Amino acid sequence: MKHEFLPQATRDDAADFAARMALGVLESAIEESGHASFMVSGGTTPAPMFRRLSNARLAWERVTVGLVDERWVSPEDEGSNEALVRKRLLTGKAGAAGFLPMKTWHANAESAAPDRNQAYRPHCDPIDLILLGMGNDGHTASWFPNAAGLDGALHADASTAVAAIDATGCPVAGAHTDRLTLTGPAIIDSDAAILLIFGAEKRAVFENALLADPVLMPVRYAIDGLGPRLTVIWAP
Ligand SMILES: O=C(O)[C@H](O)[C@@H](O)[C@H](O)[C@H](O)COP(=O)(O)O
Repeated sequence: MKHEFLPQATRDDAADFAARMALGVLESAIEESGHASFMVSGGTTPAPMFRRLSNARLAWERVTVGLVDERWVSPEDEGSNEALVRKRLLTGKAGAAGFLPMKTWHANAESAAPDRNQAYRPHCDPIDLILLGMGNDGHTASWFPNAAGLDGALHADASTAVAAIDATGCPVAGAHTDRLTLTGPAIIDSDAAILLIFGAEKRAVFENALLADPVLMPVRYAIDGLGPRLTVIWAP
C-alpha cells in the first residue's frame, strides 16, 4: 500500500485542505487518548497552513507541537524554524498548545542531541501527525543527501528520536549547516503524515524520488516507510 497523492487547484486550496486534514487527525487523537503530538516542518511552504490552523477551534491545550528539524540559530533568527512556528502557528487559539523547542543553550546541535532526544522521545511514541516538506534536492526534515550524520539519523535505534546533522557541502542547506532532525524511526512510525509541496519543480522531484535510491533522495525513505499513512498534498 502506498501514499495518497492529492493535487489541489491552488496553493490556497492546498493550505485549506492540509489544515482541515490536520485538525481532523489531531481531534481524533485527542478523543482517543486525551492528547496529541504534532511535529511540523519549517521552511516557507507551511506558513499559509499555519495561519489557518492558528485560528481554528481545537482543544489546543491538549496538543504538543514540536519540530521536524531545526537549524542551530537563535530563536530570534530569520532562519529559525521555532521563530516561524511561534509567529505563524502558535498565535491566536493555537497559542494554547505546548511547544517543544529543538534549539537549546548547548554549543551545537551534536551536544544538544541527547537532551533533545529525552524531551522529544515521549511525544514520538508514536507521533500523531507529522507535517513534512521537501527540498529540490530530495531532502525532507534535515535528511540532506550526503550530509554527515544522515546514515545514523535514518537508521537510529527506536529509542532515538532526535539526531544531529552536519549539512556542510549540501547546497540546499545554505548557511544553516548545523541542525537537529527527527530520525528515521520517529518519522516513519508516525500515525499520520502530510507532505505539503508546491510548484511544478517539486512535483517532478517527488516523482523522481519514487524511483530513486533513498541515499540520493532521502525523502524516499519517508515515502516508503510511511506508505499509506502518508498524504501528499500538492498545488502548482
Ligand atoms: O528547516 C528546514 O529546512 C525544513 O524543515 C525542510 O525540511 C523544509 O521542509 C524543506 O527544505 C522545504 O522548504 P521550503 O518549504 O522552504 O521549500
